[in-house]
Amino acid sequence: MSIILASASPRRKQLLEQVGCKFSVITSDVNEDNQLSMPPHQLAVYHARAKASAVAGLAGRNDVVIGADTIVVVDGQVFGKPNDDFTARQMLTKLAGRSHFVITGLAVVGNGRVWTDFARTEVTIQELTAAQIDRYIATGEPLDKAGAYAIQGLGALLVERIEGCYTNVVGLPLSNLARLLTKAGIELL
Ligand SMILES: Cc1cn([C@H]2C[C@H](O)[C@@H](COP(=O)(O)OP(=O)(O)OP(=O)(O)O)O2)c(=O)[nH]c1=O
Repeated sequence: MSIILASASPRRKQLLEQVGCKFSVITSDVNEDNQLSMPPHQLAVYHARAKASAVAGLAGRNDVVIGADTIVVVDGQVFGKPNDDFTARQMLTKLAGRSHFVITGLAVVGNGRVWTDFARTEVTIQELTAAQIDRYIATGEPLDKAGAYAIQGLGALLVERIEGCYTNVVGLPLSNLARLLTKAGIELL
C-alpha cells in the first residue's frame, strides 16, 4: 500500500514530508468552481474529494490518495487563488483590518472508500495601507495562494493572530489528516 498526494501544491508536499510520511505525488487536473452554491466547508470538501478521486482512478487499488482544497471565506464570499494582481489587490483590501476563515477540505480515498473532513481557522489580518498591499503583491507571493497571502512566507507580516490549526492555513491540516489516514489503515504516529 502506498500513499499518493493528489496535489501540485509545494506547501502540501512540505507539510507531509515534515511528519515523516513517505508518499508520491500525482496531480489532478480538476478545475475548482468556487461559485457553486453550497456552504463553503462543503465546497472545499467537494473539491478535495474530486481531486483525490480523479487521482485514485489512475492509482493502484491498494493505494491511498490524499486530496485537499483550501479557501478563504469572508462575509460569505469565497476566495480561491487570485488569477491576477488586480484580483489579489481586491482580496487583500477586503481582508485587511479584520478576521476571516480559512477552510481546508480533505479527502482520503482508499480501497474503494472515501473519508472526508475539513478544518477551519480564524485569521486576523492587520490594517494595511494601499502601498503595503501593492508592495506585497509586487513580491509575487500572493498569486498561487487562496486569499492572496501566504502565512508561511512574507504574508506572516500581515497576520495579527490566528485561532485554530496553523497547518490548515498553509494548506493541509495535519491532525485532521492523521485521523483520516488512521481510518484508512495508516498511522503517521
Ligand atoms: C491562506 C494560504 C493559502 N496557501 C495556499 C495553499 C494552497 O496551495 C493554495 C490554495 O489552493 P488550492 O486550490 O487549495 O491548491 P493548489 O491549487 O495550490 O494545489 P492542488 O489543487 O493541486 O492541491 O493556497 C498558502 O500557501 N498559505 C496561506 O496562508
